[in-house]
Amino acid sequence: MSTDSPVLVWFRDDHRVGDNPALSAAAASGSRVLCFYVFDEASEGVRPLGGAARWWLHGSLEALNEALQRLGSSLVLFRGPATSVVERIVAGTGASAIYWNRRYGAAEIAIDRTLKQRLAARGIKAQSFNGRLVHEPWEIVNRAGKPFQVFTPYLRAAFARPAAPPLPSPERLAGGAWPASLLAEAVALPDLSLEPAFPDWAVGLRKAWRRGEPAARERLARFLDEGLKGYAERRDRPHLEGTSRLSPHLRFGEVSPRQVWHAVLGAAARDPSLEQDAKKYLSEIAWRDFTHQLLHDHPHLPERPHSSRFEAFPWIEDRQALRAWQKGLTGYPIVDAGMRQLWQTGWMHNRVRMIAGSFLVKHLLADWRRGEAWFWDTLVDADAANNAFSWQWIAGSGPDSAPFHRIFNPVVQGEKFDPGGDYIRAYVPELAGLPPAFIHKPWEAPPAMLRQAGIRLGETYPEPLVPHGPARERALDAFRSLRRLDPESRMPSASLS
Ligand SMILES: Cc1cc2nc3c(=O)[nH]c(=O)nc-3n(C[C@H](O)[C@H](O)[C@H](O)COP(=O)(O)OP(=O)(O)OC[C@H]3O[C@@H](n4cnc5c(N)ncnc54)[C@H](O)[C@@H]3O)c2cc1C
Repeated sequence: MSTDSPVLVWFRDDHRVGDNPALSAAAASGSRVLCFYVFDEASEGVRPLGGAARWWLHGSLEALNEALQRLGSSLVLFRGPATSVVERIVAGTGASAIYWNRRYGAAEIAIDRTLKQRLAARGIKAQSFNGRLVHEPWEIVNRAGKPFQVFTPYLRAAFARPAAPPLPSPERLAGGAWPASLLAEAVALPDLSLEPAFPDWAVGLRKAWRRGEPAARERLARFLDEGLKGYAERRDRPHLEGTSRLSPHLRFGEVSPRQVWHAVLGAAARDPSLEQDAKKYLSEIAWRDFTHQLLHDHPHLPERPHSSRFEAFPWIEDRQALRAWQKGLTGYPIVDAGMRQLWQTGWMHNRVRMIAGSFLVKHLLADWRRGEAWFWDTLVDADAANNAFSWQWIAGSGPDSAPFHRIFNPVVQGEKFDPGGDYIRAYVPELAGLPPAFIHKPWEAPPAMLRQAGIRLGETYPEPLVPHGPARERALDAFRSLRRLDPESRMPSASLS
């Protein structure tokens, strides 16, 4: 092997130059560093990205290329099944080593394992790192050395374990030319068609977000300055910017969870009054690690109920009701506001994700996989671990889930978390004229008030798709039917709500 062989960095969901262990290792090798990305919709088991995530990916790759160019390298894009594409790149460049950061889905692990074996057989070093989590799935275990299935003890163990400090960005990369034969195979970013053209449904997404590492850094800095104080209380208020909105940046690795972790710890060290808010925020980052651990240990999580008795759940297939939910036309203002926020911006507030998700699964008795698939397609932060875990949590079928009988009343939830109705006014403007006392239940408003607000129920805004009380009873009956099939399952007392 020639001594001036380059080393390769394969970027995958780690679109940053700061705290990127694979990139840092390549830079430290002293060799020329060639960086690439493979858009892979062809490998077996790899789930194609949804529309909103594809849109994000475009901007994310563009920003990564700019950052690498500033350091003296660049990002070359390829398309196809990763194993064969990467093997061709290694052979074509004559690289002596390849570095990447690890992924935790079964299909991705299988690709990486195959590649490592094949490259090792040819004497090429393939080295992987943790660039995606604070702690990897096998690092947080109970006293018996087994992974936790429940979050509370997991969190205790995670807080007790130091988080590695983030790495600085390399100051310079010795770039180099790619062989012409490989450049002929490379694709230009627009050729991946990640952004919509006709119709251009991304107008609202473009208004709401800036993609890429510099934007992620700015958002984190702003959150530390303006959002961390009061986070524990404000995080449940959907009309406030009370959360960090870092989720798509974390999803695409434009900021690392270790950078976030240490930045938050630092802020709390400088200002001890932030301690409780920082602890709450870090516990959310730990949730993300926990869901990745669960996906790693239970790879079927996005496809099958974790609790097998839910395989027999009598879900109802009602396409019209599903469509009404997707479009934000259920007649329940808090659900509709959330679904419209999602459609317009590619993001929905966590509290409202829980309310809208519960409504789909329990009020409409739709299979949680319908909701998971819609979120996968429409969220800019769509993430295999967080999304699947959260939907199974709502359905009651996942590990450490909410019990099925906990059925949110969408009116009570709306009144509790959006008492002034500001969130509804922002996303369901046809109800804007209603006062707080009725904005979450327009069907109870006196006719004169509705008239004055310009609302004709059933015309300008829908009547509730299903009434809450009977829908709740129907959901509990469906759950009881599972119990009859499986007498082992415990049904909680009917007085719970
Ligand atoms: C039905 C449903 C589907 C969801 N799908 C996704 C998804 O596809 N991708 C995704 O990133 N999150 C998902 N979540 C979790 C959560 O809603 C989002 O992470 C959060 O709203 C992102 O906003 P933020 O960055 O402002 O959060 P913050 O409150 O600022 O939290 C900081 C970070 O912690 C992590 N986090 C926060 N809450 C959770 C949680 N409950 N579970 C796991 N990690 C969490 C996220 O990475 C988030 O960016 C889902 C939740 C529900 C109820």
